[in-house]
Amino acid sequence: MELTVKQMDPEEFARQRKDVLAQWATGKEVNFEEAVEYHKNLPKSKVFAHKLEEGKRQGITYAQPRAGVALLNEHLELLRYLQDEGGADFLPTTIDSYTRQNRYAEAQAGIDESRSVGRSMLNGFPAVNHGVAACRQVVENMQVPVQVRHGTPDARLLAEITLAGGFTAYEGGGISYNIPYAKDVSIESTIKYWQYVDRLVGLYEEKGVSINREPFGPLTGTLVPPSISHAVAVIEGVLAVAQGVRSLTLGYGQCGNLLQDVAALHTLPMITEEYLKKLGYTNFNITTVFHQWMGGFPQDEAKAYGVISWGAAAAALGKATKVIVKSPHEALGIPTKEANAAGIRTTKQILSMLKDQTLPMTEELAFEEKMIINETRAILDKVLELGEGDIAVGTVRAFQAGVIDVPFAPSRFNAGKILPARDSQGAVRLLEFGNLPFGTEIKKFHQERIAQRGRDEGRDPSFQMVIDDIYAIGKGMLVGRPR
Ligand SMILES: CC[C@H]1O[C@@H](n2cnc3c(N)ncnc32)[C@H](O)[C@@H]1O
Repeated sequence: MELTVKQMDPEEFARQRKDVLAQWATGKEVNFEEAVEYHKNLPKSKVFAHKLEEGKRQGITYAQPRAGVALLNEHLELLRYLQDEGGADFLPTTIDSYTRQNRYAEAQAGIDESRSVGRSMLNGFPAVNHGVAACRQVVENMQVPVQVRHGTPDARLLAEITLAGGFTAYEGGGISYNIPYAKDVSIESTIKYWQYVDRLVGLYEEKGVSINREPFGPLTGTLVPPSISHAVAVIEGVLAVAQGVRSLTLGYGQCGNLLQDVAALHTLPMITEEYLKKLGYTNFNITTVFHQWMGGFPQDEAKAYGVISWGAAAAALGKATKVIVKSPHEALGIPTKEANAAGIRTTKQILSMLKDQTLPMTEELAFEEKMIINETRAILDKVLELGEGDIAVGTVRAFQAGVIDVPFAPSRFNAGKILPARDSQGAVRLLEFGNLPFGTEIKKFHQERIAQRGRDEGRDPSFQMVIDDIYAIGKGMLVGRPR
């Protein structure tokens, strides 16, 4: 099928669906009409979109962890612990890496090995192998809504099974689950795979079943400038709404400077709504998600709690609808349920202490917001120009031209010409602009801020600053100052 933003026609969807459901034996368990009825019988308290919109109305910031293990009973025990002992407002089911690469035979081997050694030998829940009934056990055993979290370039079968299995939210997108997660998968192919996922959600929506979609905001999670992650978020939001998605949660990964992070949270829903309306879409509900620091963490647990708390504070002051929580084991690997729950409790302590506080709109905050809006518009307008109005076509061409360029991405389809570095206050700026479509005013602003850091540190701006910034938080700092 040719690449276009337009809604997929039913014949194309049906053709693909036959192939998708045949990719693994559990595909046979999916019956769309029966799944719609199952969803309609879920209590509202388990419907992700409903609780998110409630939170947006009340100005609540919710807390959600990541979590997933190989076997169903252990996964239920883990999620119940995070709900009851951690106080999670939303639960995840984080999917394992084999499933993310459609390697279901190896996921099965991981299940078998986990059963024989008595502990999880996968880094997530292999939902495709476990199938629809097992997914329904997850949904039925929890009180709060549950979301599928993963990193899957071709997430079509995973969506069919987990949505039929009662999950009411699905993370990812054709750019955000390709560029940071794959080396050699074309952007055109993953945009098309995710148009299938979003069309499936659209079909549920047409039957009155609301499924929340959350593009993966942080991308590589390493010094990604807000305008670049916002541009990707807007594009994936438009691609989703074009296929019939209604409940849209746009994401952003914490950078660490409070003004910049709050400005990013304020501008994300604004710029998304601006472009959805500009492109003629009207029927959508936007919420936001803030990811606590996605880069390297301190090994020391007390310092890790400091990073977690700082992320919670930024989420609260930026009025995010949801914050994705880290654990004090982040530097070590998959957290124990106790550590994961502790990260949630730390976060919720901060959220509740800050819920009645707002960061005043100062000149600096307004300036940061203006910068993010101007940069993001510059990228998106160039994408639409390259695509002659079609944002899907424009996105592929924008990556080819380096108009969208994600720092430190493994994908060979990403230009990788830009270089971010912090300024002296820790805000993420650009040292190298690559082919980003920024005018001289924007470039001068970035260059001046980084030059000022150079003067403060008595060194010329260089790649060394980038390296120092990448390790800084793990070493207990924000700005990677020279020793
Ligand atoms: C996007 C990367 C983030 O997801 C986290 N993560 C990945 N798999 C799991 C998992 N199975 N349980 C808990 N956290 C997880 C990881 O620690 C990192 O913070």
